[in-house]
Amino acid sequence: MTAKPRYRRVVLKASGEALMGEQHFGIDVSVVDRIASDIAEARELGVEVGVVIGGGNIFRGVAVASKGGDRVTGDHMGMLATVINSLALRNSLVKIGVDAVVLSAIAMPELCESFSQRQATAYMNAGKVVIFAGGTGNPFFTTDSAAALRAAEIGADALFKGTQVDGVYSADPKKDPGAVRYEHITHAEVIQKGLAIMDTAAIALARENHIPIIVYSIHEKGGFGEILKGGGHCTIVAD
Ligand SMILES: Nc1ncnc2c1ncn2[C@@H]1O[C@H](COP(=O)(O)OP(=O)(O)OP(=O)(O)O)[C@@H](O)[C@H]1O
Ligand SMILES: O=c1ccn([C@@H]2O[C@H](COP(=O)(O)O)[C@@H](O)[C@H]2O)c(=O)[nH]1
Repeated sequence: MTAKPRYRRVVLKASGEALMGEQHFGIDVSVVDRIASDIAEARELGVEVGVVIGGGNIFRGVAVASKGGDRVTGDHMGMLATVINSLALRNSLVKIGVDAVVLSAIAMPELCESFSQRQATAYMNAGKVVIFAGGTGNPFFTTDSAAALRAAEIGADALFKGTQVDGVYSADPKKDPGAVRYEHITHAEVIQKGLAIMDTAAIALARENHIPIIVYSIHEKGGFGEILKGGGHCTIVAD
């Protein structure tokens, strides 16, 4: 018999950058397929899953702003990038028989439905994987904030951040080889210590809504399921 999963309903924030695989830009379908298989495993455990995907493999608004362009236009481009990634994930999920729907914060009815809290909750109750595209729909935010916002809106028990590293460290482990990984840390400590694993707005929103954040490596096949089963390799951010 399979053990009861640790959480009933979660939001997974999947790294956009990870979707590039070995490429320098864009989408490696084999990576998206692998992430889809991890989500399928979570569904088999009975966990309701919402997903937010970043857009860093395609575009970030700051790239425009850093060259003197209009930040808001850049952010619009970044949000569109998240829609492309969301459609790719839906495709990979449907291919393996997982019922999935994309709800976008920016209306584009020819491509997908628009987000509403009520519709998202109804789909999740019905067992569909709901992919939240278009970030928050507002410039000057990130998909981390979108993930924390959607987690609060749909009453998620936890926010999973599947990223390029396997947890929260005392400093960026890609820059500081001496950085030490935390097993547990509070939301307040992450903010106070200025640990840049997620943007502060996202951590603060999760904290206010008592949502734990689980940071793990999206590259670890089966890692999502292992954590849901009560094991796995991650940092738990909780008060
Ligand atoms: N204290 C820290 N602990 C862990 N990682 C950190 C820390 N500070 C900075 N980082 C860096 O933050 C990165 C995650 O940032 P970010 O959310 O921008 O990436 P991502 O998950 O790939 O998202 P995106 O969807 O935007 O591509 C990690 O890959 C890591 O290098
Ligand atoms: O609510 C949001 C979410 C995202 N953006 C823009 O999209 C890109 C890609 O998202 P990442 O979180 O960086 O992966 C982001 O850089 C912003 O430009 C946004 O404007 N609003």
